[in-house]
Amino acid sequence: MTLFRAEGLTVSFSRAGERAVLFENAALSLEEAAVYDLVGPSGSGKSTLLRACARMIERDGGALYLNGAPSDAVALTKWRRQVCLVPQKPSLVSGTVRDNLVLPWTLKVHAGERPPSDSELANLLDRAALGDVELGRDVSQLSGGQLARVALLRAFATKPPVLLLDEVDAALDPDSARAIGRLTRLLVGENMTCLRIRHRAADGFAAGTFELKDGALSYRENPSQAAIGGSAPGRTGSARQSAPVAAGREGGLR
Ligand SMILES: Nc1ncnc2c1ncn2[C@@H]1O[C@H](COP(=O)(O)OP(=O)(O)OP(=O)(O)O)[C@@H](O)[C@H]1O
Repeated sequence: MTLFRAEGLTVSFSRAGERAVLFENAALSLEEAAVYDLVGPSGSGKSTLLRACARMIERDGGALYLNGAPSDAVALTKWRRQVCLVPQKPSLVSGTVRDNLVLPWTLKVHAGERPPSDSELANLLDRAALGDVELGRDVSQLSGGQLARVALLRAFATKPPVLLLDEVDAALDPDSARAIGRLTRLLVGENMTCLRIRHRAADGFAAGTFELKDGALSYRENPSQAAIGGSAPGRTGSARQSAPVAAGREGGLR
């Protein structure tokens, strides 16, 4: 089932008094229970594409759909909560691991909702191979790889249908980066999909790869996915997928 769709997405910026089109007519479709990579040269617009999907910037044109419903029908705050963008640098607050994991529930957008219990949080940490990290531990005592996993878990705990990861493994050593990939694949189950920007070699956890280059977005299915050591609740094995669409007109920044 398609969870997220973008059609005819076009973004331009004003440069030296003129409009410069970064990408034009981009289309993508993300299936439930699948992880996708977004690659492309530096400056091609990958982060901007994620921000446009999360409605964090204005787009010149194009339509976004979540579960078939157009974005116009969804309030901005609700959309951003459902199409959740995790930036490269984990924006963790000072305090404990628990403080950080429940941070979203201190925000207005989650007002009235019950935050996850300690046992639910401990279970999440376990699944991220952070079982030895106590909820009461100060985040200043965590390694970069552990911080990145806590940031990812925090986003995952809010159960967004669409998770957009902007190079969350960029600053990590290869082992930690692989742990992030494995965790992402493990967590993205039913009613969820994930698009992640990566500059590293493919890690085998993605069902397909979008490439943004010269203003156009293309897509290729990946040959096979790496096995993960565990299963997400409700997941029935490998990602179900139909070929997502990707389209874009030729022509880069102009
Ligand atoms: N608000 C803005 N106003 C003008 N130009 C912008 C704005 N935001 C991004 N850009 C430009 O758009 C281009 C694409 O930026 P973006 O960060 O999306 O690229 P990227 O593919 O994610 O790059 P990288 O791989 O290096 O992170 C850059 O040239 C950037 O300077």
